[in-house]
Amino acid sequence: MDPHIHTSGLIRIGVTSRIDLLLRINMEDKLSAKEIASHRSISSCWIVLDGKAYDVTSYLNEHPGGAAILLKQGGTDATNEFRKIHSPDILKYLPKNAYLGTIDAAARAALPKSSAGVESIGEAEEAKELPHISSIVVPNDFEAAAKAVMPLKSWTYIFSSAHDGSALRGNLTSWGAVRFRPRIFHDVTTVDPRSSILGSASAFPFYVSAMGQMGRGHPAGEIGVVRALAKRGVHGLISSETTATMEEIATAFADEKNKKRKETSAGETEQERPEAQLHFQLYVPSDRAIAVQRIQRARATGVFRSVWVTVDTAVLGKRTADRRLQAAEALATSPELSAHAERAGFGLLAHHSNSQLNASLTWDDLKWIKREWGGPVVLKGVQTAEDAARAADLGVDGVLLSNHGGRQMHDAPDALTTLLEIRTYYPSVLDKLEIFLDGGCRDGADVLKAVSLGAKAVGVGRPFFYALSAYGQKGVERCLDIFSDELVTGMQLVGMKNLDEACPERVNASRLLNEIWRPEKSRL
Ligand code: HEM
Ligand SMILES: Cc1cc2nc3c(=O)[nH]c(=O)nc-3n(C[C@H](O)[C@H](O)[C@H](O)COP(=O)(O)O)c2cc1C
Repeated sequence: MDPHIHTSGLIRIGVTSRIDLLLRINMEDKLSAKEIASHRSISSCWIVLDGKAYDVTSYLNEHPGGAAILLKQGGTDATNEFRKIHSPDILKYLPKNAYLGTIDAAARAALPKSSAGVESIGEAEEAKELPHISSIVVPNDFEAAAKAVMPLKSWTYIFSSAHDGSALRGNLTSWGAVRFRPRIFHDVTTVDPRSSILGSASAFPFYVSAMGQMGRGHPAGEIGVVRALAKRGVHGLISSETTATMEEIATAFADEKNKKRKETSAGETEQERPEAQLHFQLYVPSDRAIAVQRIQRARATGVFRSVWVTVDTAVLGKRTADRRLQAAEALATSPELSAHAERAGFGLLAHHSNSQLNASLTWDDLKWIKREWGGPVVLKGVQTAEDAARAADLGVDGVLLSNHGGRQMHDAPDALTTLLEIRTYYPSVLDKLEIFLDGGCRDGADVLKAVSLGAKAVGVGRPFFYALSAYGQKGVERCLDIFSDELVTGMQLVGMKNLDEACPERVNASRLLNEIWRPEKSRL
């Protein structure tokens, strides 16, 4: 645990003594339901997950989801609530001595089942009816639909951004600052939006961005997303912090792709009808052994075409709305947690514990990451032309210009501006690696702006999470259809028959160009 995070003096949550723990481990087979159920306080909190009992007392204070939500599971079988949010892989972040032992089936059956999970935190603001899916016509419509039916805490997790939201607002408005220059008298009866991403054919030059914990939106979680991707032939970037395990995700994806292949008319090649592909997003944890294991597991699934290393999360950004909710939750749970609420209010707790992230990563770490993966590597979260140029020099296969959806540095540049900066100062980068963009794209036609300026593809995040949360897999499929329909219509309206015709003259980016960084004269 990071010493900066452990703020002594704010709150001391009692820790079961080591001797007591050792005794309990020896008594493993004697852990009774009654005994477990009695540990549900701030001074001793036990939970059962998949038939195994854990003492989470010392972790209450460290849990990035807050102490209150864990405390509510105290003394119960929390498996169901836990699996709505976390994959079992997350248990590696528990202190080693937290494991108490397995419990037998009879004890497990006798335990109270927790129902006080994340759904119980904040009802949807006004419980409205979910609009019929046919009334969802633009990607932004999913946001309101999701808000109507989602618990406030889960909705906030998706919606929230850093500090006062300035980077998120910048992302959203940047796309409108670039205008098309539509050309006339081209036969656009049919247009061809096919592209490729890191050497794999792609039906469209967009993909679904990496988002963690998608089970918080809908029980279908990441499985619903990858099935929808496989059905529609679209690429997706899968987070390393998922609700389902990466093996479950890979199996569902392969299964849906097989079904799709059987339906596809014989004789059509991969180039003619591109299949969906998955890529793996990697948060590099501070423990290298865990990172290596993660890379090896991703490779073993056989479904991931590349690894995208997230580089904009040395530490976690200040997610204001989540922190307010976490503090309110702690205050409402028990007076004992008020000190914890103070801590959450300062924002020391948030989505990731420090062991999940690694503030000491440097360019040198790329060597072992590339070696372990052995395939294409992309840096996710590049925000300056200089860093893009350095990545190109080091032989990285791609950079994703991104400010993490405005969730990290709140006054960070939007991706289009960074792309223009690269075009201005290091144009050769465009020939050396593939450039991807994400952040605030809410219109399929906007994807054409980025492609015209030299990007390979655009990632889209929140609209897909909202779509999943409101309508499950069906919502993700509809969101993919909306994006692809807008893209194709956009190509027709600007007179672009295929993506080879995309070039800088297709857009007027003068307004954003005015805003790009300029070196001070004395530094030239
Ligand atoms: C006991 C083992 C647990 C561990 C090691 C653990 C660990 C973590 C970690 C590392 C995060 C950061 C986000 C992520 O990477 O996914 C997190 C977030 C979260 N956890 Fe847990 N967790 C545990 C149990 C639970 C349980 C039992 C619940 C509730 C049923 C829960 C609810 C949450 C929520 C709601 C968040 C997100 C908070 C937010 O950002 O809004 N966790 N947890
Ligand atoms: C709810 C949510 C969870 C996210 N989780 C991750 C993650 O696990 N890993 C990661 O690299 N980026 C993550 N991101 C950032 C996205 O990959 C992407 O950069 C961003 O969402 C793009 O902006 P947009 O949502 O405006 O389209 C997350 C974003 C959101 C909204």
